[in-house]
Amino acid sequence: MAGRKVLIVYAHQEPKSLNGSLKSIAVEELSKQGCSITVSDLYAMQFEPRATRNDIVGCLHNSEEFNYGVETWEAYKRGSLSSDLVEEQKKVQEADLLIFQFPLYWFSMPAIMKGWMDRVLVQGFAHEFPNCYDSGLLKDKLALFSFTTGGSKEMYAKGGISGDIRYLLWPMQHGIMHFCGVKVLAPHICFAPEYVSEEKRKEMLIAWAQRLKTLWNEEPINCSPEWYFK
Ligand SMILES: Cc1cc2nc3c(=O)[nH]c(=O)nc-3n(C[C@H](O)[C@H](O)[C@H](O)COP(=O)(O)OP(=O)(O)OC[C@H]3O[C@@H](n4cnc5c(N)ncnc54)[C@H](O)[C@@H]3O)c2cc1C
Ligand SMILES: [Zn+2]
Repeated sequence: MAGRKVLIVYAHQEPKSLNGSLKSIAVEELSKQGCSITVSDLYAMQFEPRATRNDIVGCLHNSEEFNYGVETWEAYKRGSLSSDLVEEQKKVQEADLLIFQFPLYWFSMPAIMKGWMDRVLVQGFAHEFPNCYDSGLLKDKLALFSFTTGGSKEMYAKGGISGDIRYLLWPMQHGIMHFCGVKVLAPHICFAPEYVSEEKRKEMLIAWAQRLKTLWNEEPINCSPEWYFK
């Protein structure tokens, strides 16, 4: 929808990958709609995934015993988080929709993207007890997990060897996004792009472009245990 702001957090090393193509399609399609798009290309940015003392500029709140959660919370309040974090938080703050684009790594997101979650979604900025889940601090935003797999759709079916793909989404969609108050749109999953024909891959890309055309009409999922485990 024209005027909406979208942040794409993208984790793939290779622009020619299917993830690269999916990211480009999102940029193209959403731009056509008049949205403004920002891409955080994590590998290209050499995004630091480690949660360390370097994330706090200057003095620590307690220099006797380091506590990352407390120190980043305090640093957020006094405006002394490191500049790369402040930059990402600004992008999140401005966005109406966050799209996470990545290949599935060990039933989860690649470490560089997990590091983005660990470092950017600081207490005080994204959540602050009791402001979590439906009252999380990012509650006016939407998120969409768009990812590719090595395993096939059959493997990720409920009775399949890998189990229902929704089980893997519980930590990412519920544990991270919902915790921060973000409403979650249905995930977009391209199964096993390496093992299907060129034609099938083209179809996957067309399906993504098609979905994006009516994305703003979509209702968020009911992000509760039933959606994942029933
Ligand atoms: C450390 C690690 C852990 C992993 N863990 C898991 C796991 O737990 N579960 C699991 O299921 N998988 C796992 N995988 C596999 C991984 O998820 C897949 O390899 C990945 O999702 C494939 O996506 P890609 O974008 O890298 O594919 P690519 O190999 O980049 O893309 C597939 C093909 O699409 C082609 N392509 C790109 N753009 C287009 C286009 N526009 N039109 C047509 N074709 C195009 C590419 O050229 C390529 O030939 C893991 C992989 C690694 C490295
Ligand atoms: Zn939830």
